[in-house]
Amino acid sequence: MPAFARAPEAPRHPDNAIEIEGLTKVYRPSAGQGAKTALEDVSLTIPRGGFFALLGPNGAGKSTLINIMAGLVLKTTGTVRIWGHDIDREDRQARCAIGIVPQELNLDPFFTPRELLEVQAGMYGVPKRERRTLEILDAVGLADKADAYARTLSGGMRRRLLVAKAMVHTPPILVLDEPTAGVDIELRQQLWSYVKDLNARGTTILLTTHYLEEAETLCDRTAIIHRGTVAACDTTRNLLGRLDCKTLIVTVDGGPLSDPLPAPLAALEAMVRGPDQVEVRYKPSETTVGAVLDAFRAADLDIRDLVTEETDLEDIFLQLTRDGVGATAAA
Ligand SMILES: Nc1ncnc2c1ncn2[C@@H]1O[C@H](COP(=O)(O)OP(=O)(O)OP(=O)(O)O)[C@@H](O)[C@H]1O
Repeated sequence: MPAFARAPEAPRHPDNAIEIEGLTKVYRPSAGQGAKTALEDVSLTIPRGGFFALLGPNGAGKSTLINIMAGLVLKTTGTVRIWGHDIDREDRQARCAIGIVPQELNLDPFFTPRELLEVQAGMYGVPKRERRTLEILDAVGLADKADAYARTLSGGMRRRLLVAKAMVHTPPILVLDEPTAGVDIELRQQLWSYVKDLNARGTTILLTTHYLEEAETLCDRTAIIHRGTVAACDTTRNLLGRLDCKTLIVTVDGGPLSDPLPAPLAALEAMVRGPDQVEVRYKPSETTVGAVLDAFRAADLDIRDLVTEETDLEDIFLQLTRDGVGATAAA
């Protein structure tokens, strides 16, 4: 098994991989711009071994949060503990516990993947005999490119090289900041299979992505950041269950349907969707599917087919990040 896919050897096993309490970041005024509050009283807990999604519209504060964890941006107030290490008091240990795959493909074009990983391992003080450069490159499918200049690698290869670089010191936490932006579907799936494998072997994953589907299928917990605050933080399943709205598309026999619809359906605010199709939106907290179907019977309509449209993370995201909504944190 390659070192890359091995469960990380952490000195301790805290319950939570990351603990953030009351984190605020105010950027100082500069170049005619006033002070900017990028994060305001953010509290988040990321359990050890989890696969955690951090979602938010552009400018929500995700990069600021990640850069504070990486030691690249200084926080204004609050505490951040990474693998139990406070970033103020144990910054070296905190930094060693985390590997960050940045958004930008910022690789030195004149280095080869082998050289890049060796330099990175040196920076983290990994002794030469403990380095597993080729094993890691193999795990990300780049062993045959070990000695090619980084500038000759495709975008997807560079992205995988960044993942490899973040893993040279075998951190127990891997943070991926928009890792699949601009990566084609095949490589994206390849990347996810590595990352899922890492997670299955114990690495905690924190992912920011614009692809809500990725968060929905990969992540067990999701936090939504909006204007520097936590708008929601819950298991992805609970978040999906939170939107109190379901849609039924019902096809009936013997159309075309009358418009307006018969009274029992009009009472449900059902809408005609086609010559023989009706759409009914209802709140599961107030109405049951049975009551909806009863309305069709009461209207003397025979149901031929019935489809439910499920709520997805995008619906939740849009609801929480719409202006004026979402400030009610459930973190
Ligand atoms: N160095 C800086 N100086 C001043 N303001 C900044 C600085 N960096 C970020 N900001 C501001 O802080 C806010 C949060 O930015 P941040 O980059 O953290 O958001 P983001 O959620 O990562 O967005 P994106 O998805 O576009 O990367 C934005 O309003 C941004 O303009």
